[in-house]
Amino acid sequence: METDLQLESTVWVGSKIYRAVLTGWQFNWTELDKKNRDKKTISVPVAEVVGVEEGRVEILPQKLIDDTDKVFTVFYVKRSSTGSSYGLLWTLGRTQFSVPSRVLRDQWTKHLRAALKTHSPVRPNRLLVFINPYGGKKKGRKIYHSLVAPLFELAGISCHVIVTERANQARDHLLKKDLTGFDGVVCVGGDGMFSEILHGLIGQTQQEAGLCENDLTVTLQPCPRHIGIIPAGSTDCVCYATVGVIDPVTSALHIIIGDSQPLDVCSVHQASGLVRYSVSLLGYGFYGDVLAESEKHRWMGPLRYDYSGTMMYLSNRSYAGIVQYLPADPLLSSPRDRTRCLSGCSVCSRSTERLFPHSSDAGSLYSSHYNQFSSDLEGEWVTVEGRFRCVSLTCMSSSCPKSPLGLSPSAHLADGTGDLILVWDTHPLGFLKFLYRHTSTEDQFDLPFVEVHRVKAVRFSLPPGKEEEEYEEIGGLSGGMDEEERGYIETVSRSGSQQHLADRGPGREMTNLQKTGNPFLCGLCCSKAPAVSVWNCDGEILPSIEILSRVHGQLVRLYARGIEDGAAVHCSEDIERGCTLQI
Ligand SMILES: Nc1ncnc2c1ncn2[C@@H]1O[C@H](COP(=O)(O)OP(=O)(O)OP(=O)(O)O)[C@@H](O)[C@H]1O
Ligand SMILES: CCCCCCCCCCCCC/C=C/[C@@H](O)[C@H](CO)NC(C)=O
Ligand SMILES: [Ca+2]
Repeated sequence: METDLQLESTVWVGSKIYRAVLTGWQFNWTELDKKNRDKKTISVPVAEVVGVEEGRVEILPQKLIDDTDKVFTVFYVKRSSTGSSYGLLWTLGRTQFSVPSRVLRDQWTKHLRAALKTHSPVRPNRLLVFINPYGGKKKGRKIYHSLVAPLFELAGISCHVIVTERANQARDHLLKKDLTGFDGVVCVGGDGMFSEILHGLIGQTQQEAGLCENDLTVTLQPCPRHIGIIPAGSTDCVCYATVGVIDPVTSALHIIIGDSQPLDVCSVHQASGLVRYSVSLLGYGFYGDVLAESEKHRWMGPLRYDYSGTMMYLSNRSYAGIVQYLPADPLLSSPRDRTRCLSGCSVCSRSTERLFPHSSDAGSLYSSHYNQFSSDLEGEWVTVEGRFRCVSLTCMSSSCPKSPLGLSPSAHLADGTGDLILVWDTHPLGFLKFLYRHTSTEDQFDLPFVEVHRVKAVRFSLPPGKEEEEYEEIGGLSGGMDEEERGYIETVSRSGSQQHLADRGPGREMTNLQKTGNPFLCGLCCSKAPAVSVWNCDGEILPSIEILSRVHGQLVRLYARGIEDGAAVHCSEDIERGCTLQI
């Protein structure tokens, strides 16, 4: 039977007989018993078909084609559980169908390809790919060429690949080069590499729109190009929090089928203008100290965070500060409501309507949202002052393998708000309890010294008499910054300096860091704790301590769909149970 986008026929998979049906948006095949009765059905949404090829075709580990003229091969997304409660692994499913004639084979391939064009979301045709060869365990190139490139080729996506030779090359490329013709930008690397792409694309979009990123009050223009993340870094927090697993094949499949996940972004400003953007963690105190310490141990690879975390915990620091925040509407959601932002999240969908009221389709919102002065910074600011173990702001849950539910388990990816977590100074065991709860399902906010607030903006300043210029700047620590930026942020010390005695050996040249007398040189052996910490902004150290940050709702879009609820979606193991399945 054949209509425009519909087709039905008998097919064979191996020696078993099936009835295959294409109904436009769904492709399924049902095993038949000897009496032609239905046994079990396998069903694949057309939107999740990756490619259709004539003959018996294999893609991984390498492409093999046996052009049998009565066979066609369908590749599609297949899900399996990871064993953890959230996130599903996607693999490439492949089924070879035999039919009685070449004519029928050609009908199937033609109809499936036509259905793909009609019933699939917008898939990328051309991608710009940046590979950081030094990220994480330095496997970025291998991951891309062996696992990802064959899938892109199967899906007919053409790629321009750039293996970076220096930090910030990807960001600079995006800011300077014409991106016409590219549907999206893919980064193969970690959170630092993602951050480069984020800065490049946001900056490029504002340049084109004629908007000033330094102006805190401007409503920034959402980026029209999607970002794809192939995880190959140390933490891969953005990938984990938006896909639910760290797996290059899963991420490549989300890119291929053109999934779209909007993401909130915080802009961070100092008096003179924009400092950086953040999506996962803007953290002062413990997380700033851990990052600063870890930069000294880059040679340890991803383990440097564990080592530095232990060192900074043992050094038992707290910092004075004034935190001001602008609460988000408490009627919309709460960071303590024990919900999770999952794929198809209703809080985020309602936020799209609120954030872009003139657009029925978030994909075509770009012109309506242009160059408007924002009301986001209006409202009643709340002020708190005291000593904190850490002050953290995150636009999303920031879940990662170390903390599977994240810094703020009920935060939303795209609701236009961030969660501000204040951990007041407390005894070491209390703080350990707080940290430990990040690794379990116990509520880390249910502690007397912890507060969490859903916010639209946050300001941080030092108490009077401890103004920022009295303290050292941390220029030498900023791993990802180039010479120009370093020159900009290094300032001359006006206060007395503290130096790590052990690092002053004869014949050892003093580093930039040592010359500045940075307090982080002194981890444990010096008795006086530093008076100020630094800000960890998605893995980069900020040059300023006094900052103002605001959340820009849904400023970028990723090739992702949020975390799929493992309990709600059938996995491929269920096939054996003989029921109708969506794979
Ligand atoms: N070719 C290169 N040489 C040196 N640094 C690079 C290069 N390409 C990118 N970078 C920088 O490397 C930094 C870390 O990269 P990436 O995020 O991929 O790996 P990572 O191991 O997860 O690091 P981190 O955990 O610090 O983010 C990024 O900030 C990026 O700017
Ligand atoms: C006693 C056990 C202590 C375990 C403490 C676990 C706490 C883990 C919380 C991790 C949150 C990570 C948030 C993401 C930050 C990224 O932006 C950044 C860049 O990759 N990563 C880091 C480590 O700064
Ligand atoms: Ca958010």
